[in-house]
Amino acid sequence: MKILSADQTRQADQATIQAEGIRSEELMERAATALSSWLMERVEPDEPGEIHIFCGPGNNGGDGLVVARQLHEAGYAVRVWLLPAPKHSPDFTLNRQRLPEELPCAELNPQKLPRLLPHTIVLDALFGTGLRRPLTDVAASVVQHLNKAQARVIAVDVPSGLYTDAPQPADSVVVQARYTISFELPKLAFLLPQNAPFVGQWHVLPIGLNEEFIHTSLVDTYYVDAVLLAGRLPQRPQFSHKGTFGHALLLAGSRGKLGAAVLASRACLHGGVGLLTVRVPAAGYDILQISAPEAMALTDPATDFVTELPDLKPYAAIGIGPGIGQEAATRDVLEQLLREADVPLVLDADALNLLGANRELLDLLPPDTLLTPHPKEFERLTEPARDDYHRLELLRNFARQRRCYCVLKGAYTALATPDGTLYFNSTGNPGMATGGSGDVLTGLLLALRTDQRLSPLDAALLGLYAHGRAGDLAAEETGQAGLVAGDIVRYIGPALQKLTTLPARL
Ligand SMILES: NC(=O)C1=CN([C@@H]2O[C@H](COP(=O)(O)OP(=O)(O)OC[C@H]3O[C@@H](n4cnc5c(N)ncnc54)[C@H](OP(=O)(O)O)[C@@H]3O)[C@@H](O)[C@H]2O)[C@@H](O)CC1
Ligand SMILES: Nc1ncnc2c1ncn2[C@@H]1O[C@H](COP(=O)(O)OP(=O)(O)O)[C@@H](O)[C@H]1O
Ligand SMILES: [K+]
Repeated sequence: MKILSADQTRQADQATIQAEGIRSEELMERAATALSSWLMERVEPDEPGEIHIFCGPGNNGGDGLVVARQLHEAGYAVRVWLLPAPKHSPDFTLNRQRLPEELPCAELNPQKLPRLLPHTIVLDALFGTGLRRPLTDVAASVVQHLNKAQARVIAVDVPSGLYTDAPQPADSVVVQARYTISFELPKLAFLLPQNAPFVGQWHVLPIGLNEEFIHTSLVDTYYVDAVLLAGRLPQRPQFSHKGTFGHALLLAGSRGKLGAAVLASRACLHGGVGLLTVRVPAAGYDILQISAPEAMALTDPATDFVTELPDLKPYAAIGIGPGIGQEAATRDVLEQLLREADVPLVLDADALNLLGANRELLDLLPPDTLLTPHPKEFERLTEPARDDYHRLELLRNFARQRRCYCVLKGAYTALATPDGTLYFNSTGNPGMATGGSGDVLTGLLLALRTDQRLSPLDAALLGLYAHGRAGDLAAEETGQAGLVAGDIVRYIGPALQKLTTLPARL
């Protein structure tokens, strides 16, 4: 899915209205109908108490008015509160007139704001994508009032006060919603950790915005779902042999962190690699052979950490980093690898920390190298970010400048490409916030980079998506708290299988 800017979202509305020859109020009716259905599936009409709908002066408020009318007609008890404003949008005014007389509707008085009981359902339809400046005066008081009450707030399209595609001034007043129900496409703001307290759980409801407009819109940000990946992971050919999928080399592990090497190895094997050789310190020999017998162990002369780079000739791709430590000799191995390798590289964990501590090595990164830092590792490679938007800019700039594919791990892991495009992954769950999950990702990405049939972009996108999907499948079995990184490995196969069978786009 594409992520549109606030301006593009408005243009998409207009394009839909024009292409279908409908009036804007009809599109509003469509959006509100989707939202009303969502609500009616979750709330019984006889639930005690009224649903309070807070409406602003624009089309977001208009949505709220339509939902109020529809819920009222369906037998729900609703009460509408209007934000005092000097002017209103035409569709607001129209739907204000369409409100049945018996439906309670009053203007908000900042001196006497409505008392909301805990668990009262509140619909926040104050402001949506038309917000241009931080909330002040009555609007700010109303939002602060909503936030203080322990009501169940459902934001219409966007939590009021939140910009959808840009940072806002610190201490801005923003609705803290439990749910945000948005239309057609997710908004960038929903994907950033700093906005989680406002957005809550978000859902996107289709409202049939013009596909042609969306298709031709130029964007530099995508949300990666199964549809975007359809047809990108080819089947294994009937007459394939292990050479078809390539031979990978993984350099990983040091004393006390050999588990990272094992997890990455097992993930690489389950990721479909043809052959895997693992460079571990000598102390890792038995551990690796027993826990990943399908991999070949190529032990280092040193006992506790990796000190020598093996001959690179046999390998189609090379991964380095999980649990490898930051000894000086290991740093030198990394430097030699960066100088000598002419196959795809995947760099993770301590390989990234070594790069951060020895920035001169960044100049040696071969083009199309894939790096997988979490935010702390990324900061070591670049600089502390002011906020999540700034971090995304740093990520784009890093990938452009270094001509690499750089991942920023977390919920909605982001991938930046050498041309500065951003892709947000849609799979995964908080159960994956556990030691070793990142090592699993590295192993899987290495397998996919070893498969010469995949472009660097497709390998990265498929790997991130399948890793999260494997985590989701694992959590269904173990629960989120019970999930450990090894569980993700067991579900890599099913996650990849699902992607393989997605129908290709024409
Ligand atoms: N277009 C369509 O067909 C569809 C649109 N849809 C819905 O419309 C929403 C977008 O509607 P919108 O563009 O009318 O903007 P909206 O968010 O209601 O706010 C604008 C109003 O607020 C005012 N205002 C702004 N900032 C303010 C502030 N800080 N403090 C005080 N006032 C402030 C601003 O005043 P102004 O800036 O002009 O002075 C203006 O009056 C979108 O999120 C979705 O819910 C759906 O129905 C699908 C079909
Ligand atoms: N809340 C979350 N939602 C989705 N994925 C998550 C979440 N927390 C962590 N993950 C995923 O788990 C992995 C954690 O990687 P990392 O921080 O490197 O862990 P480790 O170093 O312990 O292996 C990343 O792929 C990240 O995207
Ligand atoms: K809103």
